[in-house]
Amino acid sequence: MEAKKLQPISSSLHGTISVPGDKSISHRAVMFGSIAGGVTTVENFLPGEDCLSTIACFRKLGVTIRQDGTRVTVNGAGLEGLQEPDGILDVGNSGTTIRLMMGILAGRPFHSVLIGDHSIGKRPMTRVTNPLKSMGASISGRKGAEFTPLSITGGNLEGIEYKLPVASAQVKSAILLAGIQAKGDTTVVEPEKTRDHTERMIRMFGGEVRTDGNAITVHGGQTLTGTHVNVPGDISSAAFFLAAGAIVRDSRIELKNVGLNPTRTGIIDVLCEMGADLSIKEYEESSSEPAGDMVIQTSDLKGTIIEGELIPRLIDEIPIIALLATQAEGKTIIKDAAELKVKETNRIDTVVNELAKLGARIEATEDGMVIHGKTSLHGGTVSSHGDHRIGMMLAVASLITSDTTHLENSEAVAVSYPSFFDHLNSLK
Ligand SMILES: O=C(O)C1=C[C@@H](OP(=O)(O)O)[C@@H](O)[C@H](O)C1
Ligand SMILES: C=C(OP(=O)(O)O)C(=O)O
Repeated sequence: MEAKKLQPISSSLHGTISVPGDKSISHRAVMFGSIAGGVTTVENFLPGEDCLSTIACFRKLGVTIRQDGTRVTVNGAGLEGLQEPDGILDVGNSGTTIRLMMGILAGRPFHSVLIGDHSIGKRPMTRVTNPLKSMGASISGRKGAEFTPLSITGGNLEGIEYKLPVASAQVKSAILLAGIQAKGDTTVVEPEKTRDHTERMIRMFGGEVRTDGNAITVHGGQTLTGTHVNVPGDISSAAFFLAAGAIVRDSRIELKNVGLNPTRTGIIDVLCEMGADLSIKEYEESSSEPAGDMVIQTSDLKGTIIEGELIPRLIDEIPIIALLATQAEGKTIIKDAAELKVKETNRIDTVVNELAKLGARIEATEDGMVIHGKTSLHGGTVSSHGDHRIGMMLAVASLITSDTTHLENSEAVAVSYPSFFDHLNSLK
């Protein structure tokens, strides 16, 4: 595909956006709906490529799922009703799909094979396959089940107590999904708190989960019941417009119905720390996931340090935070973020290399990056490298470059935000 030609903005950004449904919650709504008994209805589902991969995989496991844009109806099969697929389960570009599905399949007494795209083929899987094997699942794959294709036969699991070596909601969720099918209790201990959508969803579907500090426990043999899930907007998608509003001069952008789960709001903390003009009105809590409206207006920004427990609360927002930092006075340091190396791309390298092509003063470190601001960016030819979040970050960058930017592989944005360019153009 030809590179997308992006012109710098001549004025300011104004308008209102309802960002699409949260990707993490949309995946889980389909998965929990599939393994629950009865019907689950999902409203404001994200029809992005990743979540469509989840639907396709569960259909192959024998679940009847109707999807009509943002409305999804799942006729739950119950855990016992899932069937051995007669073809390969293809997760596309989605790490969440493959890792959480492994947890579900670990408890099912049949054989499945999972593959994904080129990027998935490079992402580490022993972080999931090792604990699932120790619970009793039989799993093999390339390089000792580190890489796809993965093959799994599950059943007869024993509960475990497992200390996560990395702060990963996907690994935690996979173990909890296996745990609800195992004999006895399963406890996962996190080094730092990660997004808790799985825990909230177990409760929403009538299951039980106990949390004690960073330890999360489920008991085996649980049955779940279908429910209605109203998916809030994705704060990770909103982040691109929060950044655009903050750095494009004289702008004001309103964002409606954005998810405000505290395990996801690190971006808000960072924007406030950097001096952004951001106001938030949280809705009176009506569902299990908090949400609200936001208004961002342009302001002067200053550099900051991002590290420690903050990292899992904004892990997917680091590419756009790096762009914000190029427009902030002084130095921004991002550390403790080595996990970025194993996302859709090595996000330390892709962020640093692509932003440097536009004139940013940015250096990679072992576990993050250092950005020196404030820098005027120029145009150039850049690439998403097939990574949706890099593509959207570069599109936002192109608004403030001095001349034209050509963005290669711009179509990658459809993984999490198919209407991204329409929404961006509606603000100009
Ligand atoms: O559980 C989830 O829905 C996700 C967890 C995070 O990954 P890790 O668990 O690998 O940190 C995040 O980067 C990903 O976009 C979605
Ligand atoms: C890392 C991401 O997703 P996943 O791990 O599901 O591919 C992301 O959306 O930025």
